[in-house]
Amino acid sequence: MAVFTEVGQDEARELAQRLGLGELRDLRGIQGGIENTNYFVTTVQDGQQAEWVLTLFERLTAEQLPFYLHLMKHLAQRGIPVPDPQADRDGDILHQVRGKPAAVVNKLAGHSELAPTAAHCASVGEMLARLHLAARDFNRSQPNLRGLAWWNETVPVVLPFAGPQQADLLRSELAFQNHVAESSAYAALPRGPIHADLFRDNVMFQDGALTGFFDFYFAGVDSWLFDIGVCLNDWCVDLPTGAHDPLRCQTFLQAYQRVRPLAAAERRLLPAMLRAGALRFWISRLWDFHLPREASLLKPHDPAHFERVLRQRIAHPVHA
Ligand SMILES: Nc1ncnc2c1ncn2[C@@H]1O[C@H](COP(=O)(O)OP(=O)(O)OP(=O)(O)O)[C@@H](O)[C@H]1O
Ligand SMILES: N[C@@H](CCO)C(=O)O
Repeated sequence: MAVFTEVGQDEARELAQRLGLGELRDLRGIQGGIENTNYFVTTVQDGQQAEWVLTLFERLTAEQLPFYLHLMKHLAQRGIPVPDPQADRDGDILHQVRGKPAAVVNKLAGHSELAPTAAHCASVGEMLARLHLAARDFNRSQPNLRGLAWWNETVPVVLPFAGPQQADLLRSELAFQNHVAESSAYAALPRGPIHADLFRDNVMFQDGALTGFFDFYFAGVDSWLFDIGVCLNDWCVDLPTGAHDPLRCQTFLQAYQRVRPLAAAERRLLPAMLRAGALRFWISRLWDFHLPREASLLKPHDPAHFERVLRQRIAHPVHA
């Protein structure tokens, strides 16, 4: 389970008071997730119960975190449904718990939709476009830390664990992505803060309506098209085979484009960015699988899934 660091009732009570959230009623470790320690926290203030999520950041540093937390605050202030980091009396939204950087955000209502229909994909597409536009005037910048530079650094680390066919594909796809990144079409892609990990398990729905995007801890400045590619590869595929689902994909793209039509360079590079999205998660899953963190009891995600998605994207390019 994803509680790497135990938090006691007393520490949670003190934090809730410091943030003006009221009296602690309940503290429960959350099983899901593979990156951070997460707890659901219930507080009561003036007879009103409220639900929060306490996150202790296990890998991210106090230097990297302000970008994510302030981005969430920026989006929340612009009406994008995302968790809003809670400030203490000094206005700080990055806290410390058990010696780790920590944040408290409001708990989103609903549940993840793990078998999405075209209607769910349309809601995500529309909200993603609204998020991209709302983040345009965000005044902080941090690169996508799981972008091309990280792929170049990490492929050599995972290659010794790959079979010969996997190693060939990792090398050739990395070369292809480095080549794409030097093209004029790539330079023309509109960019800004992106979520970069907007999978089915990072979106909440209630009664069919989207209630929020969360888990912004892989966000960074990168092309909007890469964000679209990451989403399409998860929301609009047949999971067992990794095959593209045309109906869900077209519905997603139409909904996105009702808010922000794609530029010519984006149409041109959609097939390449779908491949980029698949490569990124294949590498990170190989890395998590073969180089797991000590004492973690969690089950890593299956790397072979994104190898299949990548092979599908190469064999059957998807056009907008
Ligand atoms: N703001 C929130 N509102 C409601 N539920 C949340 C919220 N944040 C986290 N959760 C719950 O906690 C679980 C784990 O959170 P999350 O996915 O952020 O884990 P993680 O380890 O940080 O990241 P990853 O998804 O990268 O493994 C989610 O699946 C969700 O059920
Ligand atoms: N979405 C990632 C997990 C890290 O957030 C994956 O499925 O590999």
